Amino acid sequence: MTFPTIKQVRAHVVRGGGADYHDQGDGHWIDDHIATPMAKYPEYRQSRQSFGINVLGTLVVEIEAADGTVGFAVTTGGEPAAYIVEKHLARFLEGHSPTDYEKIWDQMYFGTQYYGRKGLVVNAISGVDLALWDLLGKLRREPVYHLLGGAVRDELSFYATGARPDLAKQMGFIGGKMPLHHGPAEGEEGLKKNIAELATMRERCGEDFWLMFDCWMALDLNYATRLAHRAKDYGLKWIEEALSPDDYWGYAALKKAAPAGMLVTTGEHEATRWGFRMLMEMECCDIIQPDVGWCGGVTELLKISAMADSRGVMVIPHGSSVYSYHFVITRHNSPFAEFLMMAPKADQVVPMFHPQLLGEPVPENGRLKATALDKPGFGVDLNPAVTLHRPYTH
Ligand SMILES: C[C@H](O)[C@H](O)CC(=O)C(=O)O
Ligand SMILES: [Mg+2]
Repeated sequence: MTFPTIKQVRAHVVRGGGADYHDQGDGHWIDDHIATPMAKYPEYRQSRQSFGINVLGTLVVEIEAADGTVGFAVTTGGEPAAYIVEKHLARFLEGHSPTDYEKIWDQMYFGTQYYGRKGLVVNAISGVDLALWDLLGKLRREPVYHLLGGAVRDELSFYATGARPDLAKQMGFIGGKMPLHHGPAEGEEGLKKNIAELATMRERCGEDFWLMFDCWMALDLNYATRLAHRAKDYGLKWIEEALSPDDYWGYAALKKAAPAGMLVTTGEHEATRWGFRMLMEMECCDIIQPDVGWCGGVTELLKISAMADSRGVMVIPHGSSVYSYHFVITRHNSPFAEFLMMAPKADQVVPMFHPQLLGEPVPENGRLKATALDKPGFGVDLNPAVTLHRPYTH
C-alpha cells in the first residue's frame, strides 16, 4: 500500500490560551498567587505571568501530504519552537512517508541532541510527532486511538484541576486537584493557610472525594514532607510535583517519607524514555504524569508507558486534551485522565485548549465515551477564527 509522501511542514504561533493554557486574561484562578520556584522573590509571588510563564505562546504544527491532506497539532513553544520546526526538524519529514514515524522521531531527537534532550526542543518534536499521528489517522480515516491498539474501556473518567474541587464534585468529576497557593518563602503561616484550604475543601466535598495538591515544583523536601504529613488528616490522595524536576534524589526521599497511602506524583516537566526511566528506576513516584505535547509525543509516550506498565506505575498524562484522551483510552495502566478547568473561576466545563480547536470533546458528568473520539486523526480542527502567525519559512 502506498501512502502520499510529506510535502510540507509548517509552524505557526498563536497567542491567547489554547495549548499555552497559562496565557489567560486577568483574574483567572490559574494566575492567582500559586506557589512556584520563583515565589522566593516577593515581586514574582502573586502572578506567574509576572515572571513569564506565558511568554512562549502556542506552537501549531501543520504537516501536508502530497494529496493535500493536512495533519496538525498544538503544543507550547511559540516562536523559538517554530524556528526549530521550520529550520531543523522539517528536513526529516519532507519527501518521506508519514508511516515512518519511528525513524522520523529518532532523526528529530538525535539530530537535535547536541542542544535539545528536554524542554523546548522536545516540545517542538512532540508537536511534529502529534501532527504526524493526526495526518496518519486522517489518511487511514481512523481515530488515533484505533492506531494505538483500540479502546480498553468504553469511557474515560476524569479528575478536575482547578481552584474549586467542590464545584468539580458537583459536575461529576472523580476528584479535584487544587493549586498549592503558598510555598516555603511564606513560612509556617503559609503552610497553615494551605492546610486550611484543604480542610475547607474536605468539608465541602465529603470524605470519599479525591483531593490532591499540585505544588508546581515550588517546595523543598522538608516543606513537602511536613505538608504531606499535615495533609494526611484531611485525606490528601496525592502530592504532585512537589520538587524541582531535576531533583530525582529528593523525590526518592519524599516517596519514602510520605505518609502510608498518600501517592507521590510527578513528571509533567520530564521528557523522553530516558527521563522517565530515571524517575522509575530511582523510585521517585507512584504515578507518572507525562504531558503528551512535551514528553516527546505519542511515539515516545508508548515507550514510556510500556516501561511504567512493567513496573506497576500508573501513567496519568498531564493536561494534553485530545492527545491525552486518545492515548489514555488505549492503556490499562492509565485508568483515568486529567481535565484542566479553564473557566476563569473553575465553575464550568470549557474545552481545555479553547479557543484554538474546533470539535474538542469535553467530559459530561466527569466522563467521556470512547465513541466521542470516533473521528479521523485526533478528531479536531484548527479554529479558523484564531489568527495564525508563521514567523519562519524554509
Ligand atoms: C495548577 C498548576 O499550577 C498548573 O497550572 C497545571 C498543572 O500543573 C497540572 O494541571 O497538573
Ligand atoms: Mg501539575
